[in-house]
Amino acid sequence: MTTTVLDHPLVHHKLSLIRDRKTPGSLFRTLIEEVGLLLAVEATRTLPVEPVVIETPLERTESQRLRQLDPVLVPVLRAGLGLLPSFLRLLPTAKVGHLGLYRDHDSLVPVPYYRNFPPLLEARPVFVLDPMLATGGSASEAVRQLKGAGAANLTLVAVLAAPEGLRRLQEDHPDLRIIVGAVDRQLNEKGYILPGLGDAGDRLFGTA
Ligand SMILES: O=P(O)(O)OC[C@H]1O[C@H](OP(=O)(O)OP(=O)(O)O)[C@H](O)[C@@H]1O
Ligand SMILES: O=c1cc[nH]c(=O)[nH]1
Ligand SMILES: [Mg+2]
Repeated sequence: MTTTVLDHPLVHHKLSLIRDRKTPGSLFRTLIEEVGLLLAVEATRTLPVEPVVIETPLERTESQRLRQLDPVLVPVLRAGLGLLPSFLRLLPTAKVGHLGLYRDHDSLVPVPYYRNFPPLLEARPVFVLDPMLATGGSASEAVRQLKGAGAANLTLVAVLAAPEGLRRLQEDHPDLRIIVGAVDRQLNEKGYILPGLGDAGDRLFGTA
């Protein structure tokens, strides 16, 4: 498993605002989208390109363009929706799959409740979007379902990860590529990331 942690002044700055309990929901959403853009730049670094000959206003030249087929973006509902606009901004022709999972409050086991994946998963790079990687149960289940549907080239994108979640994914999916904004200290007894940012879904959608 390869894990890339974005170590960038803009990520540190924006995370300091995202983590702040006083940051209102509207700004929280904007900041998640901004960190999402920085994550998207790193996550798309390995997309395959092909040569193309074009004519500038001055001369013919060889350039590069993304090779077809378009990638697939899979936000894990709900909180993964917070990263979707950033990825669609940079990959406007991407296909979008949806996967609904919620973490049972007591067992912390992910409960699936919705799934809709686009076709040809086996031929496309697939980006799983979820701001929070805590125990790793939800990400592991998302990757398991996508592999079962044929996906072979999978990248998980998260804003914050706990060491416990990274270890779980290393065991369950050693072939997974992971891009994260930061790795925090640990989980608390309720499975929340410390120092963390609280409940990402609730802060994005005003449900707490
Ligand atoms: O690594 P884990 O221990 O599985 O925890 C992480 C999951 O928890 C959150 O979702 P939540 O269950 O709160 O659902 P929500 O996005 O609808 O709020 C988060 O968005 C992840 O999907
Ligand atoms: O800290 C956490 C852990 C899981 N889900 C969240 O939204 N936050
Ligand atoms: Mg939540």
